[in-house]
Amino acid sequence: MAPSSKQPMSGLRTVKRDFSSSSIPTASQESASTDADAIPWSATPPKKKLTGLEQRLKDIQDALNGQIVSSEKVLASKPFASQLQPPMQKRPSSSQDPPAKRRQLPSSWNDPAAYNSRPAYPTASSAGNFGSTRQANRAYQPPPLIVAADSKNGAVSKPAPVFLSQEQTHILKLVQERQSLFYTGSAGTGKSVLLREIIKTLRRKHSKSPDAVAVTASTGIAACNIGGVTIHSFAGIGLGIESAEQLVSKIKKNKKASARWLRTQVLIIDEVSMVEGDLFDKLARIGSMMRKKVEPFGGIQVIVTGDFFQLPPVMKGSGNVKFAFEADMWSQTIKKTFNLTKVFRQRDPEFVDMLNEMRFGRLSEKSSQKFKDLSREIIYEDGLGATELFPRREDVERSNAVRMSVISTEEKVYLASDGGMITDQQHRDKMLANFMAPQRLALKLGAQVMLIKNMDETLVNGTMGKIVDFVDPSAAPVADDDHSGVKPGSKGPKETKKASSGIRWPLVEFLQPGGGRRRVMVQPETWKVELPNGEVQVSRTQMPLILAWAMSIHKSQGQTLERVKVDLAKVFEKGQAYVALSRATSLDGLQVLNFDPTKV
Ligand SMILES: Nc1ncnc2c1ncn2[C@@H]1O[C@H](COP(=O)(O)OP(=O)(O)OP(=O)(O)O)[C@@H](O)[C@H]1O
Repeated sequence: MAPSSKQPMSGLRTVKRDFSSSSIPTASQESASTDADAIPWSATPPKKKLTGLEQRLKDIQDALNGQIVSSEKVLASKPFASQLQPPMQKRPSSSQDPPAKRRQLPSSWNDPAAYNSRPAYPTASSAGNFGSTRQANRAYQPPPLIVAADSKNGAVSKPAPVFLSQEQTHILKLVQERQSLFYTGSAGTGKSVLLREIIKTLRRKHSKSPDAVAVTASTGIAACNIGGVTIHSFAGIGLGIESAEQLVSKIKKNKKASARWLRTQVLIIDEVSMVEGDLFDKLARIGSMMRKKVEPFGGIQVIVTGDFFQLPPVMKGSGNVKFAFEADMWSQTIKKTFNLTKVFRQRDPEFVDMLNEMRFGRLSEKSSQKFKDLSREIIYEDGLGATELFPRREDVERSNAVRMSVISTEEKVYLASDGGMITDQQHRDKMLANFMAPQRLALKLGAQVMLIKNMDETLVNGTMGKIVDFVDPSAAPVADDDHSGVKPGSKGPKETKKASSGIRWPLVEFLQPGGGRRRVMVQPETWKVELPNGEVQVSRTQMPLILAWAMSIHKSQGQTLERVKVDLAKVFEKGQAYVALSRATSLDGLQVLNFDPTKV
C-alpha cells in the first residue's frame, strides 16, 4: 500500500477550470462560453522517448499532487510507460447511449380503436421465439416502447437532450475539424457518451457517404456497445499476425475490405488500451499502402479513445506488453491527447476521490476504512434489491437462478430472433455472445430486471425494475415515433397487423430517479453489428431486459447502477474491484463485503 497523500487523490480534478462542481451547462451556456472563455487546450507536445518506471511514477505523482494545469497535460508527457501494468480492468465502452430522441404518443393513444393498429409482433411465448431468424429480421421492425394503459405516469416523458460538458464539447469540435486525437478519462467521465455524440455527428456530416465513418473497437463486446465492428474485422486482416505487406496483399484480394480502406475518411477506435502497439503500427502502414499516401493510416482521420489504466492488450506468448501509445506511429497519428476530468457518474466528491485512489493504486487509510465501513446491509424498502456483481458468469447464473426458483409462478420465456449475413455458426455465436441481450430470457412475476436500452429520459440502460404482470400487447396503445433507441435498420413501414393471441409481454414497474415508479410494457428491440457500408453482420431481436439480482463485472462495465453489492473476496483479477465499485453512483447505494486494500 502506498502511503496516503494529503492532497485530494483524484488529482485529475485539479484543472484550471473547475468542471466538477456545477451541473451540466445548458446549451446556451455552452455555446456562449466556447470561444470567449476558451480553455487553453494546446496540442500534445511532440513525443519524447520517455519510458521507465520513474517517469511513470513521477507523472502519476504530479497528477496526484494536483500539478495538472490542463486536463490534457497528464497525458501529454506519455505517462503510460510499459513498465507498469494498468491497474484495472477496462469496462467496454458504455452502453449508456445518449438519451433517445423525443418520443410522443399518438393522439389516438387512448383510443380503443388504436389497439388494432399496433405493430405485428413475432411469436414470443413459452415455446416460441420471435420468428424465423433472417426472414424475421428483415420483415420485423421492433415497435416502440408502449406505455401500458395502467401506467401510473401516463405518457412517456420527454427525453433529455445531451448537453456535453465543456471538455466534451471541445473534443467534439476538434473532431469536426478533422483532427486526429486520443481522449481518455477515468470511469464515469463520459467517454462513451462523448463517443456516441462523435459517431452521431460524424454520421450526420458524412450522411451522403455512409461508409466514410468506420466505427471500431478492440473487442467484440466493446464494438457491439457502439454499434461498430472489431478493428480486425474492419481492416480485413484476420488475426493480423502477418507483416503489413502480407496483410495488404491479403486485403487486396478482398474487395469489401479494400473498399473500406479506400472509402473510410474517419476511423474510430474504442478501447484502445487493448490494441497492441505492433498492430497499431501495422494498421497505420496498411492505410498508407492501401491509399498510396505516406501519412499514417493513409491520411484517414483517426479518433481513438480508451483508458490505458484499464485492460491491457491480450498477449500471445510471453514478452512485455506493448501498448498502442508505444507504437512508432502513435505520435505521428495522434496529434492531440485529452483527459476528461469531470466525473458524471458519482456526484459525491469523497466517493470520486476514493475511486481515483483505487485507479492509481494508492488507497489512503481513510478511504480503505471507508470502503470497509460499506459492508453494512442495506435495506431497500421498495422491494428492489441491489445488483450483486460477480467476477464469474457461473456465479451470476446461479445467483439469478436461485432467486428465480423461489418464485412459484409460471415462467415466461422469450427466445431471441437472430439475423445477419454471417453464416459461419461459430463466428455468429461469438459475435452474438457480445450482445447484452440473451438468446433465452426467462422471466417470472416479481423478477428483478434491468433495462438494457435507452428509451427516454428516465428509462435508460441500467434502470432497474420488477416484473409486475405479463400483458396482452393488444390491450395497450402504441407510441408513434421514430424510435431512436433502435439502431438503423428499422426502415420498413410501420406494420398494423394484430398481434397473435396468447402473446404476453412483460409489464415492468421501473424505479425512477427520485424514488418514483413507472409501469411500462416492454417490447423487443434489435441489436446489430454493422459494417460501415451498412451490411448487417449479426443482429438480435429480444426484450431489452436482463435478470438483475446478479450481473457479471464484465457485463457491468460501462453501466451506471444505483444499487450495487460486491463481495471482493471473489474478485481475482487486477482491476475487477475498481470496475465493480465504480459502477455505483453513490456510497449510499454501495455495499462492499470483504474489502481488502491489496485487491485494488
Ligand atoms: N455531458 C454529460 N451530461 C450528463 N451526464 C453525462 C454526461 N456525460 C456522461 N454522463 C453520464 O455519466 C455516466 C457515465 O458516462 P459514460 O458511461 O459515458 O462514462 P465512461 O467514461 O465511458 O465510463 P466507464 O469508463 O466507467 O464506462 C452516465 O450515466 C452518463 O449518462
